[in-house]
Amino acid sequence: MDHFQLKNGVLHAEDVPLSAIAEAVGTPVYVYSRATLVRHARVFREGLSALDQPHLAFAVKANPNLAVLSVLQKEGYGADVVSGGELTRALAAGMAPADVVFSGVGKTHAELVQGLESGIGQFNIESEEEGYELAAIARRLGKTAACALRVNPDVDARTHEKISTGKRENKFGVPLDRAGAIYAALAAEDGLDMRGVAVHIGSQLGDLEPLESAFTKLGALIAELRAAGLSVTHADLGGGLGVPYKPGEVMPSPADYGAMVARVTSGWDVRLTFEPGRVIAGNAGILLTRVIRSKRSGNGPPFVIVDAAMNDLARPAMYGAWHDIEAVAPNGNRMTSHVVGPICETGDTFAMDREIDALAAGDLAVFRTAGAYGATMASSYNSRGFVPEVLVDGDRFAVVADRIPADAIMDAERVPDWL
Ligand SMILES: Cc1ncc(COP(=O)(O)O)c(C=O)c1O
Ligand SMILES: N[C@@H](CCCC[NH3+])C(=O)O
Repeated sequence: MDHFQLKNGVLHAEDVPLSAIAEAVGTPVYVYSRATLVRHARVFREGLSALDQPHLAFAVKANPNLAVLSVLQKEGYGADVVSGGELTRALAAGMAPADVVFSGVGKTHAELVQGLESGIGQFNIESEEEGYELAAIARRLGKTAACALRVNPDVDARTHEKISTGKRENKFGVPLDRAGAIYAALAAEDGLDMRGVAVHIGSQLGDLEPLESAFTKLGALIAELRAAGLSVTHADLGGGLGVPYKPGEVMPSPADYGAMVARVTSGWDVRLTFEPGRVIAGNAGILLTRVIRSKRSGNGPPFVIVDAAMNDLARPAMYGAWHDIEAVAPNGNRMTSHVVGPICETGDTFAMDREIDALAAGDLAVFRTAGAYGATMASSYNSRGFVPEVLVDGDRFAVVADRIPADAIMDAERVPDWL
């Protein structure tokens, strides 16, 4: 069920009219639905119900807002983090250190120390070099680091090239054909508890077949490691499940995904970890914006200039991504428009030649499916501030991240007195 729906002609988030949020908080503003986050968290878990005690680790990168993490923590989710900052957030949101997995191809020395000192559940090691560095730190601190080795299965995830992570030429993981030797070498290191393997082939996957192929390769690796006398008790299958961005777009359901996982991993005898991000948060959020004005240039459709821009929602400029655009108070008319932000780049374009609800200066509109990789990818380009975030729960809402105005960002800058 969609918790962003028209009621009495006005688009609501749950029971709150988006116009009331715009009035109270201003625009642009990200708006999340708690009910949707909870529903997605449960649907994903139910999809895996055939598995024994799966470990669910929300990919914090998708939406690191503390209130969002707190909703998921209450649903029993841990966290997949890729930086010290994300680790700090996961713990601040109440996630148990043991439920945190630390992924990432370039964990710094300080981040490895932070992970060890926090007592996180698992490091996903992405190179032999990282493994030796972690082992040395663990020995120095008198700790043991539980680790999985992330492998690169050389599978084409059939998604956007910039978010594809499982091809041989991508920077992630260790090559499958070297994984056995690296695992054995790291298992011999004091300070490391090599307990499993991990794989993540990319994001916004619309097809289960590449995932199945990667998991099948991982299963073969587990058998190879065990045959060599090595212990494997855990496997991390990453995230990546795609979500619909356009009406009518069909994506594999968590149930389909879970059935495939159950079939492929049958007999593995490991505890499985999952790192869903987008599938939980993507359709739980929108970016609410107001039309500044429309202009015409030439004979083409009008440019509808909104107050949100590529610095607030980077996905269209970065990946050519589609976000549905709807009026908050549609008047029934439709028009073909270009929808753009105010930034001084042609790339600051949300839609070209798209038929959308008719929008005039002052009207409110939303970009859908902005709950994942939205606010978190914002920048202050063009000296624009950071957009606030609001969480809705039934008929109430709270600002869960303040707007950071451009002058507050400027306050962190200094002109040296020798200038
Ligand atoms: C290691 C890892 N785990 C999990 C995710 C989450 O992916 P998604 O949001 O597609 O579920 C990502 C991002 O692609 C990732 O790099
Ligand atoms: N930022 C990407 C997803 C990256 C996934 C990172 N592991 C997007 O918006 O689609």
